[in-house]
Amino acid sequence: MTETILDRIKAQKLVEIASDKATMPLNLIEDAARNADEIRPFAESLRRAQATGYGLIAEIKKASPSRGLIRSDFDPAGLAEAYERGGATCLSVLTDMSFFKGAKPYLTQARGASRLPVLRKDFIYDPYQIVEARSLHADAILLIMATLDDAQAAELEACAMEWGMDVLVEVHDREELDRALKLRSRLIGVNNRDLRTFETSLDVTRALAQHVPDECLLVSESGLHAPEDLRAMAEAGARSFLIGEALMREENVEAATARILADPVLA
Ligand SMILES: O=P(O)(O)OC[C@@H](O)[C@@H](O)c1c[nH]c2ccccc12
Repeated sequence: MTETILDRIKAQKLVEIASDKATMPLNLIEDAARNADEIRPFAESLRRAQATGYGLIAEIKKASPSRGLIRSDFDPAGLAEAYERGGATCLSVLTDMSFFKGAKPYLTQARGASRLPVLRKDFIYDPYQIVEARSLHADAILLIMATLDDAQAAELEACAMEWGMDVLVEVHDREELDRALKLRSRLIGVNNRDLRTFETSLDVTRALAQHVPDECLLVSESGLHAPEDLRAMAEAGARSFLIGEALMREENVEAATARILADPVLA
């Protein structure tokens, strides 16, 4: 079987986790997590936003494997402030260094510059990374079903919930959705991008939204570039969106965020 990008990411991540454990043992990370800032309500903030409109998770992403460098003028704190002023509901911050040019301090910098709840956007395989996320003051973490079996996902979800964090469970097809719905989290992200091939299609949300139970909060992620895209996702049943590149490419991130949320197409 040909090695996919996900295989390469996993191999690299496991090396990084082993190194992190050696330099910062779990007991120290747990101490830091216990003393971290109070958790901000990530899922609840999205639910509140959806009651009167739409939830927007605005992503702080410098680069990606599929698009290369996205934003050179990259200041996580400034971007967080701009997203908040523009009306974003929550933030997502890439902490993966090797493939997305993210960094763990970016999350803490972004969180310290706004009042918004923050998701640690990374490839999570080990409970250590979850405790580490809390030590960085993260309010939520991402579990990507394409990278985890059911037992791993359940163990990681339990750890995140033990630390009080919300869990965004990410799926790309019906099989992954059915597995995600066996977990406790009711926060489901449909990634329009296939992380193995980078192929991106809004039809992924169109196909899966109908199978997401009403008690879940559905987030449509990736490939959302114009209000018409959001309108299409809203018509498919999503009332929360995760946008990265389209906003990261904007000179004025605040204005771009405000423009998307105020667009009559979404009315
Ligand atoms: O830049 P976009 O096309 O707006 O996509 C944002 C976000 O959905 C994407 O960065 C993402 C979704 N799930 C992920 C998992 C890992 C890394 C990145 C992601």
